[in-house]
Amino acid sequence: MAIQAAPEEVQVATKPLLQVQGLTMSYGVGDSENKILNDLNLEVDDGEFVSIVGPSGVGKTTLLRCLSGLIQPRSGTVSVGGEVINGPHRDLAVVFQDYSRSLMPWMTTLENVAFPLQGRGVGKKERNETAEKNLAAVGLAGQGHKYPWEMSGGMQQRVAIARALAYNAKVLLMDEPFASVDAQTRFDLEDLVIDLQSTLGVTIILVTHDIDEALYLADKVIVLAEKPATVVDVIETGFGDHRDQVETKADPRFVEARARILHRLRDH
Ligand SMILES: Nc1ncnc2c1ncn2[C@@H]1O[C@H](COP(=O)(O)OP(=O)(O)OP(=O)(O)O)[C@@H](O)[C@H]1O
Repeated sequence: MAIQAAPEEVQVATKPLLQVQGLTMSYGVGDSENKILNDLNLEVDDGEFVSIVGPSGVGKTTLLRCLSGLIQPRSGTVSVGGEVINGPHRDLAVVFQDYSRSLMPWMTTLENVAFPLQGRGVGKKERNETAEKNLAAVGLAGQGHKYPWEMSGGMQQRVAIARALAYNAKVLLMDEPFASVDAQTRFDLEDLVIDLQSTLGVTIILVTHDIDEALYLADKVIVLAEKPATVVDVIETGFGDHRDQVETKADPRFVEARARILHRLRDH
């Protein structure tokens, strides 16, 4: 009897969802040119959580602004789903650090979350339903009638996250989103974002100067250093889906990765 050979496994290469190629960015021109980012190359897969860390002033926010299409790089490209972006894009939503300036105080929470959908031509009933659903997803079910100034800082940042989610973007870009809240609220918001990412499968890129936060949240940590900034290390965390504020941070892999990042930053 002839023995049949097992069919060879076919490896299908999947393309990254977000790709940065040769990105260079400066502020100013001529003699006053200040080069911030130098020839950055990054890849982020669909559903991945990527943290970007680096010292203050290295250019983290500048990079995130380039990724969101809010500013144009001097050279290089950012593409999402293979499409090169040259301005704000429907697949990219941003959550900023300063929730008090990003929410509109004269609108209720529900109106704040629903508002951006108006620009997409979504009808009022669907806008409100989407806003309710996303407020519930961030633990604010039934709170839509409140104004932002009636809520705590942590609750306002949840509203800002709900608004970004309501956009139904593929990639959530977060710039130091938890830097303005107290330590316990920060942990709660970190765990909320982990839950959202695993339930909704959204891809997240988070900028932070907090190394523990970067490691705790991410599948991959990108370390920026030098002037102009370049990628000096990329660390795959390998912690899996389950994270715990105490256990994960005591995991030897966490401790080792933290030391590695600190060394990288000290050596540059
Ligand atoms: N609009 C701008 N015009 C000119 N220079 C700018 C502008 N925005 C930022 N810079 C400069 O670019 C450099 C990088 O700033 P950026 O905010 O990107 O760094 P960062 O790593 O996010 O810093 P931090 O961690 O302190 O928020 C800084 O020297 C800053 O002064």
